[in-house]
Amino acid sequence: MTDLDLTQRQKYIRNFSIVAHIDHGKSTIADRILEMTDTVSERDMENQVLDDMDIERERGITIKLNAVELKYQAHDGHVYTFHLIDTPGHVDFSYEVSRSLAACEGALLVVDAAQGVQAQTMANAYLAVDNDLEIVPVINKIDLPSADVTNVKAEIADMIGIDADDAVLTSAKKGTGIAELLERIVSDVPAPTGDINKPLKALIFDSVYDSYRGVVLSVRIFEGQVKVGDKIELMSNGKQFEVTEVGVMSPKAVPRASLMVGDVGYITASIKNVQDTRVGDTITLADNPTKQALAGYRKITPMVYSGMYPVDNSKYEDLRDALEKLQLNDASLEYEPETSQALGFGFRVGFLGLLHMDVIQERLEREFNLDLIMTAPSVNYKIILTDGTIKVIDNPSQMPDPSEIKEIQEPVVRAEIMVPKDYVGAVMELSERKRGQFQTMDYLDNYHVNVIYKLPLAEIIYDFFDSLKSSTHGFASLDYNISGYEVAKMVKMDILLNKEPVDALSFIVHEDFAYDRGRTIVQKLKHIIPRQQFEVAIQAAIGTKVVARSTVKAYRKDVTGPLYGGDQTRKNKLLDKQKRGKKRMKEVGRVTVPQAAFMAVLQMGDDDLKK
Ligand SMILES: Nc1nc2c(ncn2[C@@H]2O[C@H](COP(=O)(O)OP(=O)(O)OP(=O)(O)O)[C@@H](O)[C@H]2O)c(=O)[nH]1
Repeated sequence: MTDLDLTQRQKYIRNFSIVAHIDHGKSTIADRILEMTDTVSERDMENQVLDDMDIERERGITIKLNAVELKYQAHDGHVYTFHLIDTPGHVDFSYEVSRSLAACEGALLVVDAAQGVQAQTMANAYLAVDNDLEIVPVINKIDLPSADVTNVKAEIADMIGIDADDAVLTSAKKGTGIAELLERIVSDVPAPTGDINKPLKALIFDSVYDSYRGVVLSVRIFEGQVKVGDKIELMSNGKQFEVTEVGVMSPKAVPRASLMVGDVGYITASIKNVQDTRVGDTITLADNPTKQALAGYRKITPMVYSGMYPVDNSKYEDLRDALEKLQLNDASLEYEPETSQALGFGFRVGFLGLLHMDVIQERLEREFNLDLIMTAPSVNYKIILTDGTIKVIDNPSQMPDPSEIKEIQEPVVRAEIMVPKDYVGAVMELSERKRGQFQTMDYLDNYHVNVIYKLPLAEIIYDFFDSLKSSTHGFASLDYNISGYEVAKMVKMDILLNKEPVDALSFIVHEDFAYDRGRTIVQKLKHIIPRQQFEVAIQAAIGTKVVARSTVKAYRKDVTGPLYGGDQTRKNKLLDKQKRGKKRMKEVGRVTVPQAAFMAVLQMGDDDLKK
């Protein structure tokens, strides 16, 4: 192709993402776009092609990124190539959202016509602005009786600061407005720029492991081109690989001779380890490298850690294999072996957040058929020792002796909580109670306020979100980012069963909450731990000081006891249920402890604390 042809080629490419608050209809809009561009025939159309994992589909959330190439014949007579890049819709994955936006020139900002602008609408809009994207506002679900388009337009203008007079109005459910949306993508999203004659510069915005081809990289080419046989280099770690295949997803993989500037597609290069291919990294050619990597790369680190143990100790190797397999597809998953006196051999696993943790746990249980005991999640703490060394711990059992500790620092987040103004008081009351420090408050319009607090991450992972929802009748939405570490008076709380500390039950808590949490957990455990042949004493202690105690009386409960008559089938059902429940019990010393006990510390809502 001549240079002129190439410029022409770029002129007809449109790279864009769809961003939205959770449930505002991003996936449904993506589906309609795919249908209208005949990328998938309706017959083949499984609901929501872009979310291709079962668990995602069940939970209706998008976890893995994906990109598809679509052809669209516009009203101007030209055929355009669209690359639709999917983004995850949850705060746990905000770095990945940002990297996939960096692969685009435009973003469709979808807002629910009934719910209006929410915290993640704003957070996503800001990410799009940070990446210099052209934003096309889309108001979806206009078919709902409670839709209020005029009001939502005003919210978009007032709260986000983009003109929404000509927002595209859609009902993705009914297919209304999608034709107009496609035209607006052509007219409003800029064509990619960049020079094909420059050395290769490509952004990795996703990577997945495929057992046949190795790691498949999703890339956006910003300069130059890449073809089979090229030797590529990953700029963050200098690793080199030979390209075995390039192509586009449409929506299945379609190999191409090369990928050129402006393209969004995939590269395989017999890469065995997804850890080498971090999202956000830049790819160049080994023998003709670009001088400067693309901006914005950072290694993502887990925020939340939990111990994972097989209920059946003989399944330890199976758990290791399963984690290894999952990690192939998920570079943000980290794990290392750990042992617990109570639970035996297991792993300390790092996650991006609680949702990520839930998803991994579910996949391990469902796809790998493992029964797991998980310990309560913990954040990591920086411990400054009296000799000046710094120790980072992600497990209460690593806490040094208090006499060696100079100070403890905990991760804090900048939380943006968006609420109708009537609920500002409730939000502040809750945030203060959770050790929050008020930062500022912005009126977004006459009705909505953005309240900004600095809050300890540890409090957020407990029950902050649930408490926020209940104290604002579901009207608040939350977005947060780690902002650093701050000194905090944390102590380690040990839980003892019959005088023996159970390492997997210990947790780190702020001094001010220690007594209340100690008392609450002891009460919870009393109800969770089943009666045994002998009495079980439960104690919560800080160091040698016992702060709460309780006892589970001896006596084994006969679950069939309360049943009248001789209905054997019903009896059997109950016994079966009890058997299944038992699978998740663990013998700790002589005491049988169910899984729920290890998570009890997480479920200490405010109501419990008031008791
Ligand atoms: N009434 C109505 N419902 C819609 C419309 N578009 C989507 N929905 C419904 O809204 C819910 C959420 O839609 P999704 O497309 O899964 O939303 P999403 O933004 O992709 O959600 P996440 O994947 O969780 O981020 C689903 O139950 C859809 O069927 C619409 O135009 N009208």
